[in-house]
Amino acid sequence: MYVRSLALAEVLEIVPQKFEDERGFFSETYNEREINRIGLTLTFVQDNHSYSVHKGVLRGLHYQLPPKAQDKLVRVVKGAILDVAVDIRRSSVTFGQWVALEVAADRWNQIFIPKGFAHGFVTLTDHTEVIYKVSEYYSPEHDRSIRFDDPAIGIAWPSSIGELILSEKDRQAPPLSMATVFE
Ligand SMILES: Cc1cn([C@H]2C[C@H](O)[C@@H](COP(=O)(O)OP(=O)(O)O[C@H]3O[C@H](C)C(=O)[C@H](O)[C@H]3O)O2)c(=O)[nH]c1=O
Repeated sequence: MYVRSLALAEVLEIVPQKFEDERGFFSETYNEREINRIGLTLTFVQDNHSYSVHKGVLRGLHYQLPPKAQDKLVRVVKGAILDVAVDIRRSSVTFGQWVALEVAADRWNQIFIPKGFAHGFVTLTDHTEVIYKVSEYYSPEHDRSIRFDDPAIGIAWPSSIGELILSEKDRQAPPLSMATVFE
């Protein structure tokens, strides 16, 4: 398993080993012992699967507040996304900063996003399927959003995407300055 920190060091790219032969491939896409070996102590309790019909579907920026804050381990089994994490820990020296990673089926890579970060992605292909583990159950009462295009964050979403497809919830999300964040 290959692991590297991204520009915000708590956010990791993880690439599991893939064993290919004439039949196809086998890969351990999650192994708790391997995750513990890189210093992460996590208990994932829920798997999520989101399917987006078209390129340009943007989901985010989302997070859950404590005590239901979620660590996320995200991978793509069909197509590709540009995945984004934003540091929303007020006490952090990188508060309000963002990092992005292309996560794609043909890269077999994953992104780990710890509690304290808002998460979002935009699909780069039609019929994109995203699978991700979360370390806390879904809690609508603790679910929060931040505007994907908040100029105070300044995420460089790819301009080549064309028209974006968002949920009404995401269209109405507040800017970071109005959001309840982590201390
Ligand atoms: C997240 C979630 C949603 N739902 C229900 C609630 C809604 O009726 C429906 C769609 O939810 P939503 O529009 O919030 O789905 P996304 O926009 O894909 O939200 C996700 O997108 C970003 C990228 C994330 O990181 C989060 O995991 C999550 O917020 O599924 C559940 O039943 N359980 C869940 O864990």
